[in-house]
Amino acid sequence: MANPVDGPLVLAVPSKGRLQENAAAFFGRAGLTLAQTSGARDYRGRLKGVDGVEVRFLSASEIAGQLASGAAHLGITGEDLIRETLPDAAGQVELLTPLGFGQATVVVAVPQAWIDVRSMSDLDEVASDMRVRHGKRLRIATKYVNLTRRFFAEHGVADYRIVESLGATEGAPASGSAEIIVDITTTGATLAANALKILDDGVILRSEANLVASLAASWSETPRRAVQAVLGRISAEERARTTREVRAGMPASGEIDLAGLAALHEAELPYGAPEGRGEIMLRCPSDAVFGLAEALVQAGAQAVSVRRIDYAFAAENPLVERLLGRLT
Ligand SMILES: Nc1ncnc2c1ncn2[C@@H]1O[C@H](COP(=O)(O)OP(=O)(O)OP(=O)(O)O)[C@@H](O)[C@H]1O
Ligand SMILES: O=P(O)(O)OC[C@H]1O[C@H](OP(=O)(O)OP(=O)(O)O)[C@H](O)[C@@H]1O
Ligand SMILES: [Mg+2]
Repeated sequence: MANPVDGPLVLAVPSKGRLQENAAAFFGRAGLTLAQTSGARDYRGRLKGVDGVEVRFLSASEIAGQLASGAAHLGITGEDLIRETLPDAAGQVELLTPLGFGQATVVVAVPQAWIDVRSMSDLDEVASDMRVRHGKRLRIATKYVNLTRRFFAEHGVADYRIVESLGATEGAPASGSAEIIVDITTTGATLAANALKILDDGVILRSEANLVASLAASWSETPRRAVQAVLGRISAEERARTTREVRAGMPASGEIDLAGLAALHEAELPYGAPEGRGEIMLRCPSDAVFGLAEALVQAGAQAVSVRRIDYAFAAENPLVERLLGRLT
């Protein structure tokens, strides 16, 4: 294949709404400062300190589309929008890592007044009944057309039709434009306010914002180099946030199986495994700190100190390896 024309890594970032602030903060923590290149309406930018990156500020739903088409290499958007927009998400993108924000659950919700309808099979009976008795199909208001079709097919419910709804979906049953809905919920407040309830087996997807890479994009030399810098900083921040460094002064004499002790406490020896005498440095998950410190004292440590770190860079980067592995 002819050598693809090289160009920048295109990074798509939410331009507005609830994901925008969290996404900017996420990159900021990783030392990746988003800078808009010109007027606020320009919706383009760059990453300070990382060459070869073009930032595009888009809506969360447009980001899913650009990752599917390959117009963007990397992006942040909700898993709900990825799975709704991409018929074969697994073959079109790599969900690199969930980001801990933008949580929302895609659910099937019916009127609370439907007291006997608690499950998808109950709903199937209502749907069949409506068709047989009234010659009408159950109407579902939703913006998640594909997610709805897949979920209802999995549950063998066919007697329905979809009424596309791009906002205020929860109001559809009360306004008579649909009987039930499929929509996202976070606190449940909007469902309750509209006298709707979630079916017991009506959770379609528990979604949160994800860092997503496109498999359809042209991963030529510059994007490959830039993505390693970007993912390197993201991993360094994540590793530092979730671990603590443990320093211990071991006695000059005595034998200690440091590697064995580290393994027992999910710890690693990032700066090498000295023979176990004098100062040693381990890194462990933040919730393993006390067990490790007590084990080191048991093994003869005179003093043990624990500290947080800002960034923990490493030669290997599982995110990069996973992505590059998908691209070959
Ligand atoms: N309570 C919520 N309501 C809506 N979106 C939520 C909620 N909680 C988290 N999200 C996430 O945010 C995404 C939508 O965010 P937002 O509405 O800011 O984007 P958007 O640009 O408006 O996208 P769209 O135009 O499709 O609504 C959702 O798809 C979901 O991933
Ligand atoms: O479970 P809750 O906490 O009540 O949140 C869920 C509601 O919030 C969102 O609406 P929003 O007002 O954000 O409009 P949008 O659909 O355009 O995002 C979403 O579409 C739901 O209607
Ligand atoms: Mg929205």
